[in-house]
Amino acid sequence: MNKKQLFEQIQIKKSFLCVGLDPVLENIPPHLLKYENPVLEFNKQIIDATKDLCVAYKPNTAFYECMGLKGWETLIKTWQYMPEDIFSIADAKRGDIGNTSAMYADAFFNEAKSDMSFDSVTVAPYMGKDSVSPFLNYKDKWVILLALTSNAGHSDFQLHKTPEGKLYEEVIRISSQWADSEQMMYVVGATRGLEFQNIRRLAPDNFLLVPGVGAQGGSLADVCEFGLNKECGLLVNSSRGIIYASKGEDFAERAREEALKLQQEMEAILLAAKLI
Ligand SMILES: O=C(O)c1cc(=O)[nH]c(=O)n1[C@@H]1O[C@H](COP(=O)(O)O)[C@@H](O)[C@H]1O
Repeated sequence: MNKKQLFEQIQIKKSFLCVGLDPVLENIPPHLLKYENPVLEFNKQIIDATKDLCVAYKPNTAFYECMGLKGWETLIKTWQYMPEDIFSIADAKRGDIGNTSAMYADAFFNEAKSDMSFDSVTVAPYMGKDSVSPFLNYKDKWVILLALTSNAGHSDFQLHKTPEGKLYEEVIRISSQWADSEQMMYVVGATRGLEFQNIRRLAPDNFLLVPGVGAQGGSLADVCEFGLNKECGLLVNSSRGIIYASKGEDFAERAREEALKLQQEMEAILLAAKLI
């Protein structure tokens, strides 16, 4: 999916919500345990309940990799179940020397080899341009580069002062020479509200993937105050806040209710900004 199509979906659905599919077997409602693959059934019911309210799904691959062979199969089948008009994010946080990154890119983008073709993959910038470039060789596929993360440890490196500014600012400045806003997004945590003004100065046109609302306590209003741009420019993710709204038989309905609350807030924000 390209940038124009992504913005069109945002306008059609009046939403820039990304639902995070981070299932943990211990948290799956007990009534699903009778299925051959309870995690896949859980994901399918969450997708069915939320697909008209969100524009993206983001499975974090850790939640699948930890289940071995079965987990990888579940990830593939979850990707296959996602509607075509929804932006898919493999949250894998990859990046390595060039020839290895090329294999990672195949793993998430090359359906002929790996049975998956996500729209995008999250990538760590630490190893530099040749570790990121292999992901950019695929047309209409996106790199979502870690810039300013939502966790407490973000300050260990990302805020370090360099002669040119903070390290995360350098990440954005330098990497924006590797690809334009048609292929490069940045991860910025919802818990970093005050920094959004600064980030928009460095990356006015890029979409930002913003995790951290819901369970991590980030505020949608704070993110949007400076984060919105003329094509919305935001994909705001919530995982646990939606998928674990209930652990009972009503989990899908309750997930829908939580997604709807965020969608309605987003609709009001898009209207106020005259983007719909
Ligand atoms: O890249 C990410 O998605 C990510 C970056 C970041 O800075 N913070 C962050 O929470 N995430 C991911 O976003 C999701 C957040 O999940 P919840 O806190 O349950 O909504 C998890 O899959 C995290 O791994």
